[in-house]
Amino acid sequence: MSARKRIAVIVAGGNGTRMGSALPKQFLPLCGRPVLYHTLRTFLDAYGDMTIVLVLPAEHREHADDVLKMLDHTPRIRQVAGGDTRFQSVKNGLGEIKDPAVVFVHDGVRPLLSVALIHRCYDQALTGGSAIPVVPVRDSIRRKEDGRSEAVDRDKFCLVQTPQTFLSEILLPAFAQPYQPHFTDEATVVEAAGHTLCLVSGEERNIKITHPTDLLIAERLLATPNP
Ligand SMILES: Nc1ccn([C@@H]2O[C@H](COP(=O)(O)OP(=O)(O)OP(=O)(O)O)[C@@H](O)[C@H]2O)c(=O)n1
Ligand SMILES: C[C@](O)(CO)[C@H](O)COP(=O)(O)O
Repeated sequence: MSARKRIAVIVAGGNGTRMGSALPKQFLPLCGRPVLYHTLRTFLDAYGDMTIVLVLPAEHREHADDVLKMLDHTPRIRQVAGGDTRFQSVKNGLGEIKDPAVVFVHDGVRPLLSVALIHRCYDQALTGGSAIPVVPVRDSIRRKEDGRSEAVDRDKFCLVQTPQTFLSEILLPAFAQPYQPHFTDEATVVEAAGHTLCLVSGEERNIKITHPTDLLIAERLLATPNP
């Protein structure tokens, strides 16, 4: 397939309940700039023609404006209001996409991804329709059932990251489905629409900032060059 428009839907519409801070985690400082700034900077740097649909909590517009000011208010970023669930926030963002494109859906709170990962996802989605970044499980795993537990083979599992990347003709119709509680990411939505997914190698550094310790780890990682 020949090259396509590239559009990133960056979801930053959550409240960050697990982080427990008054300010949602996407606006907290990470090495002196908001978490969301780092995420947007990497997507803008990945391709000169990348455009971004930025999904934000309606009640934090002034914090979003601060981030956009640091990026010189680039016309490559459009803002959209978030919804009550991540699924609804993604859906609101996808509503802005009118032309055929390769669409990256990424958590605003995964600020450590690399340009190389974005390129890998683009190339795989262009040839295979989708690209879901995954990393191996580090720890042993046990399945809990009926008050007992049993060891399972960790090699049969992987951890799923973003940017989850798709051809728009696959992703947009999938999001016409009614919401289901197991729709925690785009992969589950597209799979429920009957598609088989293509996995790509994710990155150990591409952590999601979920709890306060993740922010400490991210500070350290950002200060360390990506090998
Ligand atoms: N209604 C929502 C919920 C989440 N997100 C975004 O989805 C990403 C991953 O979600 P998560 O880490 O769960 O963020 P929060 O929902 O903010 O956190 P928590 O679940 O702890 O409240 C974040 O960038 C978050 O801003 C969103 O855009 N809209
Ligand atoms: C999309 C995601 O980041 C992939 O790992 C994850 O599913 C988000 O889950 P959360 O429950 O919103 O933390």
